[in-house]
Amino acid sequence: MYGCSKVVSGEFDLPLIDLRNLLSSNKEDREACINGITTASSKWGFFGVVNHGISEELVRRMRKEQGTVFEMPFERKSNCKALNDSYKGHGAPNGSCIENMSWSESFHVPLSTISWEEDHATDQEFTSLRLVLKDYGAAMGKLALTLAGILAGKLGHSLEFFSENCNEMTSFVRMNHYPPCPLWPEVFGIIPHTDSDFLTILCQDQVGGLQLMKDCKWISIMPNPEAFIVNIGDLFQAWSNGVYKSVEHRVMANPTAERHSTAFFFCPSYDTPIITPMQPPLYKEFTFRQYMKQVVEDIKQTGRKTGLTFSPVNVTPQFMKQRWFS
Ligand SMILES: O=C(O)CCC(=O)C(=O)O
Ligand SMILES: [Fe+2]
Repeated sequence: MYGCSKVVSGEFDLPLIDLRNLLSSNKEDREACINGITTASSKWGFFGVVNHGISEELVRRMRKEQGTVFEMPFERKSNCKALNDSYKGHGAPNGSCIENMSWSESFHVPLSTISWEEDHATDQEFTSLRLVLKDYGAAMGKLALTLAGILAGKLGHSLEFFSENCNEMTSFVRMNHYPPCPLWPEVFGIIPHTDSDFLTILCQDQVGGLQLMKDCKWISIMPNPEAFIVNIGDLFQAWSNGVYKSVEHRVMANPTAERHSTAFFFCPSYDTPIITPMQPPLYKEFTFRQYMKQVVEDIKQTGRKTGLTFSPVNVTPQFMKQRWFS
């Protein structure tokens, strides 16, 4: 359908894009690849990529270091200065109810705050992890910029906004660990959410458990060892004026197997205004800082975020009626 092969995911096929086609000498192959990316981003908010240019060796190194850090005693990993105290333990952010609980632990690492120098001489234990995070962040940042440029290009815009405001230093790597869950099936590995960035590139292991919302149904994404999963985040939905969709997803817990995943969140610097170049704007203007502040407050108060706010000037009841019900 998208000039690409597919990955089978339950009853549905997640578009699988062969990025090698971007470099093809054949114009039709290049266009089919670009259309695959943009169509999947508006219809699914998700797609898989293969031949993405990130070496297996880098992925292996990242996995190994990630596995090692999660095996450390709680006291050690939860007070890790070398990773800027970015550890987040299991649980419910507002402790309110079991539906808001995620059976996972993670390091949500802002790449800007990780020192690459040897100034953490007392924390040698984390040196190899910091070094791989640096390489991984750089490689993922490059891939994310390519994808963002394609998505912007399809809307008639250059990649300038992204190259000026986003890079690996404004982005995050989230290392996720899902231990076997004795409370299965009552709790999630990660509760349903959308991502708060421009786009996410996810590398998952073989265990599975990731599900996304498609046509009001949850569908499973089967692990594919060669593919990364890319998904559109809230910021791209706002910037593209709703053309590309930030889709809800969740991770199911597993009663017996542990699981790891690594997510790269492509983000702008905090004071970047998120203003769509398209007219009329559907969403209220905001900076990334304001959005993140709102997300943190929402989660503290209700356990879930409210997400993007429609522009009250443009999104009148009449507009809604025309756009969604005509
Ligand atoms: O582990 C996964 O498959 C998804 C993780 C995720 O959605 C996230 O970290 O935002
Ligand atoms: Fe996510």
